[in-house]
This record gives sequence, structure tokens and C-alpha cells, in this order.
Amino acid sequence: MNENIIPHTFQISIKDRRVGNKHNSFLIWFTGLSGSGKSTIANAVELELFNKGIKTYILDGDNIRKGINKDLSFSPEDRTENIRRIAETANLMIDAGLVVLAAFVSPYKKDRENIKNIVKDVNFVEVYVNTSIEECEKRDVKGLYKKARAGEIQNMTGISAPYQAPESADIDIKTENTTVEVAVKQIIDFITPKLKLENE
Ligand SMILES: Nc1ncnc2c1ncn2[C@@H]1O[C@H](COP(=O)(O)OS(=O)(=O)O)[C@@H](OP(=O)(O)O)[C@H]1O
Ligand SMILES: Nc1ncnc2c1ncn2[C@@H]1O[C@H](COP(=O)(O)OP(=O)(O)O)[C@@H](O)[C@H]1O
Repeated sequence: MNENIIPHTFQISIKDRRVGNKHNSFLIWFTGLSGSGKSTIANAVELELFNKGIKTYILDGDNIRKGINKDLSFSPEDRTENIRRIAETANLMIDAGLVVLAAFVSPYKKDRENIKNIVKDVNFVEVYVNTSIEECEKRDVKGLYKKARAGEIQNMTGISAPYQAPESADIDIKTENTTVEVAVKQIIDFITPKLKLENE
């Protein structure tokens, strides 16, 4: 019963951890179709941050859907639960003082809104990796679109399941006319002021 769970107060706080790391902690959330470029851009942003001494971690399909969420499918209900668990995991990592980069299709607006409730608005940066379905299908990095067209994959986002595009993402990257380098610069420029601790 939830009312019987009484949280402990530990001596080391989120603030202590942030001061120890010399930077703020928050979540950078990448949303977009499969093959839009979420992992490629998140990876390049992490490399840049890591080289500046920022403590980071990437959450993506490989470490989540093959581990903690391996029981979940691509039904709307399971996608909602997928995003909820990832947001809770990210929240712990924010608490641990990290800049977390999360790259998930996250096709439903209400699920992305719920992330803000879990990690709090101030800790949430939304990046829309805005690539058309035509381009993603042309790239077909993993051959999934071909399989979806052949009816071998159900609920494929953009083909047989919806993608609800963000209307006011913090950063909107149109990868069809933006290089990875330019996208990384756009993101780094946006988040740099957020890395600063209060009273710095
Ligand atoms: N039906 C269907 N729809 C969309 N994507 C599919 C599907 N089946 C498998 N895949 C592969 O799983 C990756 C998406 O998982 P996510 O956890 O990001 O999806 S979601 O946020 O729960 O919608 C996605 O990875 P990315 O290509 O990195 O986006 C796909 O490779
Ligand atoms: N401007 C760009 N930004 C990101 N990826 C790009 C861009 N142009 C081409 N690509 C290619 O698109 C593919 C995106 O794949 P990936 O990053 O795995 O997407 P996702 O994680 O969204 O499924 C990669 O092969 C990448 O090299």
C-alpha cells in the first residue's frame, strides 16, 4: 500500500551531487520516427558533453527494451508503460546528478506530457528529431519498414501506428536539411545555460 511507504531522508542530496559534479542534472528527450536520427544525434551530443567533463548517460532501445522493459510490446498501452518506466529511470539518474539523454520513438503526446510530471518541467528538454516518414523509409536503417510493408511487423510507427508530432518542442531538428554537426551545436547551445548551477 502506497500510504505505508514512508521515504527515508538521505544525507547526500541532489544538490550535493550536482555541486560535486559541478553542473546541473536534467533530461534531454529525443522523440521521432524509427530511423529519424535520434540515436545518431544523442550519441554525438553525449560525446561532446563527455569531452567537456559532464557526467552523462544514454537511455535507448538497446539498454531498455532488451533489459528492464523486455516484457513490453508495441501496443499503445505497452508504449505508455515503456515511456513511464524510462521517465522514472531517468528521474533516478537526474537525482544521481547526471545529464540523461533518452532516445525513444515516444509517439504519443500524453506519454511525453507524463514525462514532465515525473521529472518536473524544469528538468525536461524536448528534442523533436523531425524526419519525414518518406525519408525514414528510404533510410530503413534496420529493414523494419520493409518488413512492416510486407505485413511482417504490426503497429509500426508511421505505417500502421500513429506518430503525434510535438507542436512546441524546445528544439526541432529537420534532419533532411540539417547536418548532425549543426544539430549538435543547436542542442549544445540550448542546454549550456541549463548546465550552470544556481549562484554560479
Ligand atoms: N512496431 C514498431 N514501431 C516502432 N519501432 C519498432 C517497432 N518494432 C520494433 N521497433 C524498434 O524498436 C524501437 C522503438 O522502441 P521505443 O521503445 O523507442 O518505442 S516507443 O517509444 O515505445 O514507441 C525502434 O528503434 P529506433 O529505430 O532506434 O527508433 C525500432 O528499431
Ligand atoms: N542529419 C542527420 N541526423 C541524424 N541522422 C542522419 C542525418 N542524416 C542522415 N542520417 C542517418 O540516418 C540514420 C538514423 O538512424 P538512427 O540514429 O539509428 O535513428 P533512430 O535512433 O531515430 O532510429 C543513420 O544512418 C544516420 O547516419
